[in-house]
Amino acid sequence: MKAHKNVVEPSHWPKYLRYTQSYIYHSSVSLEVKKTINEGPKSPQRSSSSQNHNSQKNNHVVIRHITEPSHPAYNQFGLFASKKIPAKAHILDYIGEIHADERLTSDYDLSLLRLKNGESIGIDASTTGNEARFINDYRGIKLKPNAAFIDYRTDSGELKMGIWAANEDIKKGDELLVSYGKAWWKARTELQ
Ligand SMILES: C[S@@+](CC[C@H](N)C(=O)[O-])C[C@H]1O[C@@H](n2cnc3c(N)ncnc32)[C@H](O)[C@@H]1O
Repeated sequence: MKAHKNVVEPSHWPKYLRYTQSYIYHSSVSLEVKKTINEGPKSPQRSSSSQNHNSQKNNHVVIRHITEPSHPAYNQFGLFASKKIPAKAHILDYIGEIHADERLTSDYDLSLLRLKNGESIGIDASTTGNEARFINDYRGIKLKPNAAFIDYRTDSGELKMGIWAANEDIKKGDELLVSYGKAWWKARTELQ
């Protein structure tokens, strides 16, 4: 691990990316939207005080270079369990740049919030983020995902997009895999 501007980068963090454990706000995000993200009632089922919650240390995960040629993300990175993760446990949060503008070409952009006026707020980790940006989609790797994106509010009321273990324990060494959703893949096939 390497310390950089008071933030400790995890092992295998690429030099061309900025590591952060807290949101960066893009200028397209209004003060009102910031307030909506930062202040809300904590989620009763999925709060950060839940016994299954993993803190910002992200110590359940490790980034690995994928060296198996049969893997569809060969020569890229993936996110793996560094220890056994109990079913339904909080694993880590998806952190990056919060934005209100369109990021049509980013493969690291996740929807966080849709406002009543139709405005969509995303988390883009294409240049700045945490370990979560390396989580791959299960397609072509396993029959089903072993983790899922589910939003929740922390004890202090901040809206987060958490990555949570599915209904079964995840073994140490297993790759963490979510579903990006059919629409994500459809948009990319249509672009080709
Ligand atoms: C959010 S990134 C995941 C991390 C990425 N592997 C990396 O090293 O930066 C999304 C990209 O990972 C790759 N990817 C993820 N899951 C995949 C899958 N099941 N099949 C093929 N490529 C995948 C694609 O290139 C996709 O655009």
